[in-house]
Amino acid sequence: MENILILGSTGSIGQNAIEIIKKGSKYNIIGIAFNKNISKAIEQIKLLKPKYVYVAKADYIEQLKQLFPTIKYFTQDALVDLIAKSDVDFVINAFVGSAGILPSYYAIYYKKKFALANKESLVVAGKILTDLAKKNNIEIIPIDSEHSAIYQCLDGKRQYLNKIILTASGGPFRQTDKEQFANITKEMALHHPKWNMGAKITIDSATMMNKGFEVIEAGWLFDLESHQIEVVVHKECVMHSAVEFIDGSIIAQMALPDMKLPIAYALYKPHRIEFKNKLSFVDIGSLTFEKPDLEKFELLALAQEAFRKKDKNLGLLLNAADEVCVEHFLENKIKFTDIPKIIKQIIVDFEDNLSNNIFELQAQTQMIKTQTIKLIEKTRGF
Ligand SMILES: NC(=O)C1=CN([C@@H]2O[C@H](COP(=O)(O)OP(=O)(O)OC[C@H]3O[C@@H](n4cnc5c(N)ncnc54)[C@H](OP(=O)(O)O)[C@@H]3O)[C@@H](O)[C@H]2O)C=CC1
Ligand SMILES: CC(=O)[C@@H](O)[C@H](O)COP(=O)(O)O
Ligand SMILES: [Mn+2]
Repeated sequence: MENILILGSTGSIGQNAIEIIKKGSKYNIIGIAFNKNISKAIEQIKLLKPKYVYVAKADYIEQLKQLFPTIKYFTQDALVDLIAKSDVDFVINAFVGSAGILPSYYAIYYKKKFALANKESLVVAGKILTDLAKKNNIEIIPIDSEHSAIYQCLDGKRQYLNKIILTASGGPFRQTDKEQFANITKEMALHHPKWNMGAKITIDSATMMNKGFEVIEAGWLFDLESHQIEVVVHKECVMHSAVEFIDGSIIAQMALPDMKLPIAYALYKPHRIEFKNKLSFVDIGSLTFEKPDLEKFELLALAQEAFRKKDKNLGLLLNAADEVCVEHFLENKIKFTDIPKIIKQIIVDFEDNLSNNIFELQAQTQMIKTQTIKLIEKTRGF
């Protein structure tokens, strides 16, 4: 049995991962990590009896100690000690946002088997993480559905790759006129047409920032140039992405939209786990593909541009500003249309002088988040 640590156990990916792991006998869940969802965490501790628990909000530790005194607890700066533990074999990083960046670094640094859902890690620190992974001979196993699809399609054939075809649902506003975007509420944006996910990634899908992040994520994971990444809107969400080889052959990975499949593949590859519900071509009838509207979804265009200039590491700015904007949008403090305006302004203001040291990148992320909050307060939205 391998001992696995689940970062983000209380979230959408974390809960799916636990469900899959509990059905098999390959992994023992040695540790869980979460932010503040104490009731879900208590439920998980009772079920899983982990040896280690990390809580970002330290105030909850006393409450947990009363209930489960034999567990070893960790908070904030001690997350590194938990990841480094010699009895942690495998780490799943399903934290959301910039909280996931350093944990990815530590998992690779301490040579753990490593499956990554937290795309923000690669958006902000793609070069550092992929360089370190190469140096330490660690594979970053993708959980994100598109990247898992590409990983499954490549399977030993990377040298023949011409380009990847990264599919996008188009989000809930694929057919909405841009003039209507100012009226979009958080309830509308939280309604993804095909995927049931955490709030932050759901809003990112609505602005198509998610697809922009995925361009950068794919670029680093599969060592691609920007011209090798084509984004195609595929509203049915059954082709999770495809690869085109130099001879023109295209291989796609297809399945019903359910994150359990890419999570299971990351945990059990090359074996496959049986899932009851299967995709039927006849039931679907037809598949559609269209170009993304880059004028309407300017954050996708901005992220593509950021990856074209990848040496400047604009991903850090995109990610930090987006994280703050999404939080403010979810609190009804800014409008949907303010999100791209604010992010674009942050890029103009802070384009230069980004570091390539992981701890400095983390500090710069905090700085940009603070500056984004100040910009929002100054303008009260635009
Ligand atoms: N959901 C999906 O289907 C997909 C998700 N992803 C990526 O996976 C990652 C997780 O997404 P998802 O599961 O949807 O997100 P959720 O919001 O559902 O879950 C996030 C998890 O991270 C924890 N967390 C949040 N902030 C912190 C913090 N500061 N420190 C420590 N833990 C924290 C949360 O704890 P708590 O519950 O206590 O707040 C929760 O366990 C994201 O990067 C997302 O982009 C990628 C593809 C698909
Ligand atoms: C399930 C998953 O991987 C998400 O990233 C999903 O792809 C979001 O969908 P869109 O960003 O394509 O709307
Ligand atoms: Mn995805």
